[in-house]
Amino acid sequence: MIELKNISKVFRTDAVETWALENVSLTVEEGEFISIMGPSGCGKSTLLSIMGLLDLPSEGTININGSNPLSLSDKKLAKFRNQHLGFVFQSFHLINDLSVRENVGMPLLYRKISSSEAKKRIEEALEKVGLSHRMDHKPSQLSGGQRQRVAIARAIVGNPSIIFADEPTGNLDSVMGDEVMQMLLKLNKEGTTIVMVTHDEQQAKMTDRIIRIFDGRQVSIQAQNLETV
Ligand SMILES: Nc1ncnc2c1ncn2[C@@H]1O[C@H](COP(=O)(O)OP(=O)(O)OP(=O)(O)O)[C@@H](O)[C@H]1O
Repeated sequence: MIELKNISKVFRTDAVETWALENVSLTVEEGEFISIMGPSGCGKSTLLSIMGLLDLPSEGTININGSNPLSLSDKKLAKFRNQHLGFVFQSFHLINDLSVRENVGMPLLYRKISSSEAKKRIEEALEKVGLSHRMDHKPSQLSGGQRQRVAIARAIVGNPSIIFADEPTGNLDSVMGDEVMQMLLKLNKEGTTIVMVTHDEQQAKMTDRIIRIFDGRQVSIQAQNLETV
């Protein structure tokens, strides 16, 4: 479960102060799939980065899976993120010089597991995204949809309870985008909590709830199936 209370984020430079988020509070239950929507520059990526502990809020508190990660040292925070959270980005963020197998294994480098266990987990993750036959390819030898599936395998290899996806289909055509969306829905069905930023209303409608942001403020939480609320 993720609980954000009164989160604000201000970016300050010498000349300007930008309030990217103002007093946002929200709870994501275990097993939920939520989408975050809103116009360009409204604070979606900032909110996702703060929820995913990639950036710190200026004000407010965060509770994830019963812990207060903001109280941890940088080293412990990195470990917490590595063990609990997975990330998928619009531009894949794969390392071009490494093979698919090596890219997927990156999050395991920080775990104390044997190389045979790591190999098994990498192969299982790639099997889940249907890319077992591309393990020794380089990212440049894959299509955009396949690259994003590698990024999903990397996100799930450490068995995180929550996946944060920032416009995961933003760089893909509609067919590949649908494939990636189906994959995320499948992972969610298997129990992973997912928080996704998207500009795509159709995709957002497939998720449990839509959080709408405007100008750094949360303007609504829309449940998709009112009968279950
Ligand atoms: N590192 C930064 N320094 C200064 N301002 C920033 C920084 N990151 C974001 N901002 C500002 O914070 C606001 C929110 O940015 P954010 O990237 O979260 O928006 P977004 O909703 O994800 O936009 P988009 O849909 O275009 O990706 C914007 O006004 C942006 O210019």
